[in-house]
Amino acid sequence: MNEWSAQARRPEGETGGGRRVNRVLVLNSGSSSVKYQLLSGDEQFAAETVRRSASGLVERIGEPGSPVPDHKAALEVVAARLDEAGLGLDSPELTAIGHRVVHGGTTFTRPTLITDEVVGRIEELIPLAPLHNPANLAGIEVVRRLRPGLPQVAVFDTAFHATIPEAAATYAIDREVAARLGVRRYGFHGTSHAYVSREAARLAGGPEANVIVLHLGNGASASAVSAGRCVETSMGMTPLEGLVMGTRSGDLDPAVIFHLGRAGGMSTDEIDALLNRRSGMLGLCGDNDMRAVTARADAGDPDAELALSVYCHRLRKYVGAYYAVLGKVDVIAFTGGVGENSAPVRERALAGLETLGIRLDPGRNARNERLVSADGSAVKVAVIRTDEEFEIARQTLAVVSRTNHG
Ligand SMILES: Nc1ncnc2c1ncn2[C@@H]1O[C@H](COP(=O)(O)OP(=O)(O)O)[C@@H](O)[C@H]1O
Ligand SMILES: CC(=O)OP(=O)(O)O
Ligand SMILES: [Mg+2]
Repeated sequence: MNEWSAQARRPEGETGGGRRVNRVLVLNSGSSSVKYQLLSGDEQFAAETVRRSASGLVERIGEPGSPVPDHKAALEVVAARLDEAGLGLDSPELTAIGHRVVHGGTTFTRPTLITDEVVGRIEELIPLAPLHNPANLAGIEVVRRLRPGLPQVAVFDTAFHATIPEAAATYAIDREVAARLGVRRYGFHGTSHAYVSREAARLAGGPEANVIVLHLGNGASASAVSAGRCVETSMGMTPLEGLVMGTRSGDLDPAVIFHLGRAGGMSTDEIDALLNRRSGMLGLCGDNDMRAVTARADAGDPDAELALSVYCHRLRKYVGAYYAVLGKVDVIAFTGGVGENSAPVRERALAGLETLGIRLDPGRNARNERLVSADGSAVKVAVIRTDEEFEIARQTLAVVSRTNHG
């Protein structure tokens, strides 16, 4: 991912028909990494014609021994790399920057042009996403300094889930406390769930399709989507709830936290670090890379086998729950590094669901084909590569075009 594509240095002016090329730089700042991609296309940004000129990744931000101390430094590395390729932030051909912003709270339910006021609101949401929102803000500030006046758009992870009904978004706790502190379910990975559910609906059911999306990367989340609207998702107030993840526990009895404090003498910050950084697959078996976990389980390692069975059991439980939420399911879509590549995870997660009309074709599944369900399976099962960068660029351009023409 660090390499420039062959197109990196090729100058681009106009498309064939003499129409203007739109060029959008996407910045996806995570808690310890920054991914970037430069995409260009026509006014519609049609998926078939979009070109990716440069992409890369700066990792291990702030880790001991890393040459990149913080997000500001990481973004300066990104800016320098783009300059070197002749695609710098000062390029007049750059139309806009699209930022992934993790937490939009209840304030932001659509992609939003960034202004001073918007920056202030994203700052106010830091307590709900202390690892993510400051990283996203650092990206916005660096661009403002290097290229003042260039339109910047925030695309929120939470936005796609804003349609979730109150019954699914509300935690059953004291309503006054919840309202005062913003305690409710927001959901994350929304850009991926939006893109993948749309692609899945094209494979089965059309625009009215009922879709279950399983986004399985380092972080992992499920969503239930009906006719393009999200109706339920597994992450909650923060990205800790729900599925078992690389280093996060997902669901647990909240009383475990009191017990860790009272009987284990752990502080709130220590419990936070345990559940977010040293749990999930890492906590269960010492490895958070699914390739390593499945290889060890195949070789008979009991810790890896238990980790894999906990991971797949949780997935199956969510598939069943979302089946009930939707009433009828047209397609289940697997995405993210694990969902796109791990045939054993898909197989184990869906095993035993034949009576619900969910049947895999073992050969297609082993080959990671786009459609991995058996012929005649009532519910289709798809493997869809997520494309958050494309989706962020598309939404960014739509906001900028609206602003210019409206
Ligand atoms: N061939 C593969 N088989 C199983 N797991 C894989 C494979 N390739 C990647 N993965 C897993 O995908 C996960 C990372 O997913 P990704 O979507 O890239 O993460 P992120 O959340 O950082 O974007 C890792 O656990 C990795 O082991
Ligand atoms: C919000 C979230 O969990 O993101 P990631 O999977 O990138 O950590
Ligand atoms: Mg990801």
